[in-house]
Amino acid sequence: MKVDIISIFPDYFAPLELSLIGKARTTGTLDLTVHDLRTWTHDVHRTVDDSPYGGGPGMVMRPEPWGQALDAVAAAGATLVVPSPVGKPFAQADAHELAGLDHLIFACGRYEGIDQRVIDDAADRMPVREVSLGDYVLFGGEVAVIVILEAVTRLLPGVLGNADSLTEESHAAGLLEAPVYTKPQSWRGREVPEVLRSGDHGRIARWRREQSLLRTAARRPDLYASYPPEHLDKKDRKA
Ligand SMILES: COC(=O)c1ccnc(N)c1
Repeated sequence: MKVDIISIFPDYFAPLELSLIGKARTTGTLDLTVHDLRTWTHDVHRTVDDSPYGGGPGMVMRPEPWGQALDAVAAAGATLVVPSPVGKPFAQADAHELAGLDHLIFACGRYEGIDQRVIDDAADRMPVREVSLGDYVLFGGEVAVIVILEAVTRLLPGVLGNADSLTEESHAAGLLEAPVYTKPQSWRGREVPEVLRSGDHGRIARWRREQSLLRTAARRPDLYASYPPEHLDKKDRKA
């Protein structure tokens, strides 16, 4: 997968040299390039923002640098992803969709946002996805890009050592995963549930599923309500 990130703070992405994303870049699974938006400014102050038409607080990112940056970076088959508070809520299903694409371009907005014409102009040439991580506002899109890139990259073939991790984890099947335990068996007077030490894999699987359903019903009734009823055993159904 080819990924281009355009930002006025390219150094924000130093963490993407680390851990499994760093390894994915080394192995060539992820071809990541970070671009400084100011590359496409031509004034002595390398200006990227200006005051908003219609008045109001703060500054808006100018269209010209963005237009030239996207002209330079976009290729056929690219999808533009713009993290934004006004975007569509990002969920695991979106991570899977993005993981299936060949080329992602991330535009990191700052200030009060990017001039709307940049989005509209790009949408004439490529798919554009404005994506929100939740109902809150950040200083800029950079940290959201790191979050989205983690969620996407870990789904790419070969990135996670054990692909089985992807099937049992939270949200993989629309539920929260069961609690996990490791050694020691007893810790500060707290024991690992006996079932997990039983060696009875069928019983362990049933226990984990029950815990997953209980946890989902308690913490995410929205997910539980939309969980396909045919996947629930009779005893799992709410009264
Ligand atoms: C500037 O970007 C944001 O503030 C942002 C991006 C993605 N999700 C959000 N909830 C906010």
